[in-house]
Amino acid sequence: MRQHAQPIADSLVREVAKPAKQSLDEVVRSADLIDYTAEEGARALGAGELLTSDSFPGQTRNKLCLVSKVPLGVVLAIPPFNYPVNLAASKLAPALMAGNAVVLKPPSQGVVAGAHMMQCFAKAGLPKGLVNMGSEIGDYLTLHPLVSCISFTGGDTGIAIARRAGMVPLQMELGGKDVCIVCSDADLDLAAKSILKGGFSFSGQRCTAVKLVLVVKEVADALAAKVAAGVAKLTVGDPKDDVDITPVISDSSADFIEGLVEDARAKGAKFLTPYRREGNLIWPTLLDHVTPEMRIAWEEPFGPVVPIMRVDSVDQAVAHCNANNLALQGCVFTRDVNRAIAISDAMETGTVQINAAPARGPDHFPFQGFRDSGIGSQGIRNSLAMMVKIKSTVINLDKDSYARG
Ligand SMILES: NC(=O)C1=CN([C@@H]2O[C@H](COP(=O)(O)OP(=O)(O)OC[C@H]3O[C@@H](n4cnc5c(N)ncnc54)[C@H](OP(=O)(O)O)[C@@H]3O)[C@@H](O)[C@H]2O)C=CC1
Ligand SMILES: O=C(O)[C@H](O)COP(=O)(O)O
Repeated sequence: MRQHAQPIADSLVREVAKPAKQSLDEVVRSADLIDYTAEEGARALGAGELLTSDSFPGQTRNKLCLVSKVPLGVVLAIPPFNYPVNLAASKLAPALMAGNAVVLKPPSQGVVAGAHMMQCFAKAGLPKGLVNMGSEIGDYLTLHPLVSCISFTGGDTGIAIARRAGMVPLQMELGGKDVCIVCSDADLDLAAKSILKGGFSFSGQRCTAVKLVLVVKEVADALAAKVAAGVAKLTVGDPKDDVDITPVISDSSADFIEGLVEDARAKGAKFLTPYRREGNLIWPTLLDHVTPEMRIAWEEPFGPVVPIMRVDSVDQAVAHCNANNLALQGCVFTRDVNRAIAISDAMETGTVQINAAPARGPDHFPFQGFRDSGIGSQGIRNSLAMMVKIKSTVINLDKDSYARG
């Protein structure tokens, strides 16, 4: 993949309008992820367990239990459009390392990049038929009797798939409404910089994008001014030119984003930057004085729009965060580590970042969503662990054994 990084990255630029440098980064990150998974898998999957029976009350010493890990069978990998390569690799690598075969259902937008990646697997000498790419969606793949695990990243479709899936292990990474809580003692320059990067990179089309800023009133004016100054400097246009803001994935996505923006306008939000759209290119939009009555206080735009809601207290911010069914990540900015941990404990989200924007990486960190944001946990080690089943082989001896586990 490293040798063929440029054509794969070029496909990402053309298919999903990812800026050129980020596209190349996605490919390199994926190659690194595969390397790491191979190393981690060699160790994590290379050791089992031996249990002896007399550790349990009332048992004698005549049973030894060999606990091993066996492949599940066929892993169905379904990545979304925003990381067609990386979120395919993060499913494929652990599945293969754990001894499974894989069916990859690439996103329709991102399929060419996915096909290029598959070419790399073929060129690397993977046995034919071990990794397959298919485009049939709906019930055919997700309910296929030979599929023994579904690893899915995407939107609400994942909830429907999970409800119907039956007896197969699921790894679901779904939407997010990642909040950014800014306390009165926060480093406002750091918070503003993180909101800018977290909210607008890849035009906000990341499940980990900052999707709502909850700032206490004392510092709200200062923070809003700093973020607005940064937004004014963002460049907008063609992904080939490596600008900050590029067209969102589709016209229908742009229509949805516009619906959220117009709802906020009608309900009194203050626009710190003018709203502008040409086709599916939306200029970065910063909204202030957002209220809980507005849809954008709850729904994820998946576009370059960051809403700011001013709160009376951090408790109010945490309550808003926890009232949303989307619970992927969140972040908190404060200089007080005790306060940061208390807020993190109170936030019911899969990950809380302290003094940085939400992010999935580094890719070996566990990554999971609570409630409607997911089932199971990703991250290299967790993915390896979920893509095997545990098998016990119990040796019943005719004499007691003094072996220890
Ligand atoms: N938590 C996370 O890690 C992430 C979450 N997301 C969330 O995903 C959404 C946007 O991504 P998007 O790609 O549009 O999400 P979708 O849920 O629309 O699609 C995700 C994948 O599922 C496929 N798919 C669609 N319908 C079915 C079906 N019935 N059976 C099987 N597969 C199906 C899609 O294929 P096709 O393209 O052909 O429709 C695509 O490959 C946002 O809500 C975002 O928050 C996105 C990225 C990461
Ligand atoms: O699919 C997504 O949007 C992610 O899993 C986010 O990954 P990132 O934090 O590395 O952008």
